[in-house]
Amino acid sequence: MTDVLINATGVRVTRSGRDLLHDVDLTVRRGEHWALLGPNGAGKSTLLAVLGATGHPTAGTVEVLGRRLGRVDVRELREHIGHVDPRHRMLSPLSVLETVLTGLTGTTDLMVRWEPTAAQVEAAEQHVADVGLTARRDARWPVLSQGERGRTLIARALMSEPQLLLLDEPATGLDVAAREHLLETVDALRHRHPELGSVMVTHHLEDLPASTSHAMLLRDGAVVARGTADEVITSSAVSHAFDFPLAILRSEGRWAARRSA
Ligand SMILES: Nc1ncnc2c1ncn2[C@@H]1O[C@H](COP(=O)(O)OP(=O)(O)OP(=O)(O)O)[C@@H](O)[C@H]1O
Repeated sequence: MTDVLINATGVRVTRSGRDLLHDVDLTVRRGEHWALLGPNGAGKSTLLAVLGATGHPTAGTVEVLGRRLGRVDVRELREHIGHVDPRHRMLSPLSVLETVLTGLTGTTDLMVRWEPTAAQVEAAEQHVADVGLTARRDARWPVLSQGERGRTLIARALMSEPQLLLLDEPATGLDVAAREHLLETVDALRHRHPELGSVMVTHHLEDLPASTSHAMLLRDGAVVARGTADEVITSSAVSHAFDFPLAILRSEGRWAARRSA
């Protein structure tokens, strides 16, 4: 199988007569971990929805995992994509382990009359361990901290053994320790699954894991820069995208931004 996970060309998304995205090209290969960066309203979530087969492009072609959007059963395609959305709505107070198991059915609740096999429970327990939540496996969603919820949703996304992982602002709302823990979790899973590719949306460069290999900057629905993280996450490109003078600092593989003098 080809190592191209996403091949998007000339993507335009028009809603209510307005272009939210235009002329967006993106190729994501196995082992690549993309950051999708840009100011509020730039179109990041709109693009992530298209890549996750939950939003439809108005024009352009989008191939995800070798399937062309508009020509495939999107429900079947979504089963192969791990989508970590912090706005995930929980209907019942499921435990961490139960929430992770819902990743197999792609539902927000456990399905009635559905019983996981022993092997599936074992896999769920392994993913719970991998995100550092074994001690919290029976804790219920309403009492989980924001960081624990984020890590639970990553473990949930891994249940379907996805080839592509989409992460929408996973560090938003976390304190600095919880953020660092979450980013370590993301780094570790990328290391453990070298065949995986991922796209992470974030507003803050400080929220990027060190394993970020590529980046795309969006502004007003258009691509400002796209390429390796080193090429793209520069003071001039990021300042242009955010329309604000920023100095980008890189230290021990991580990024930080501050107003430039
Ligand atoms: N269904 C819609 N109809 C009209 N406009 C929309 C629709 N959905 C989103 N928008 C607008 O499209 C623009 C891009 O939204 P999007 O959520 O993709 O941006 P974003 O880069 O993810 O922003 P943020 O950083 O604030 O989350 C915004 O101005 C938003 O208000």
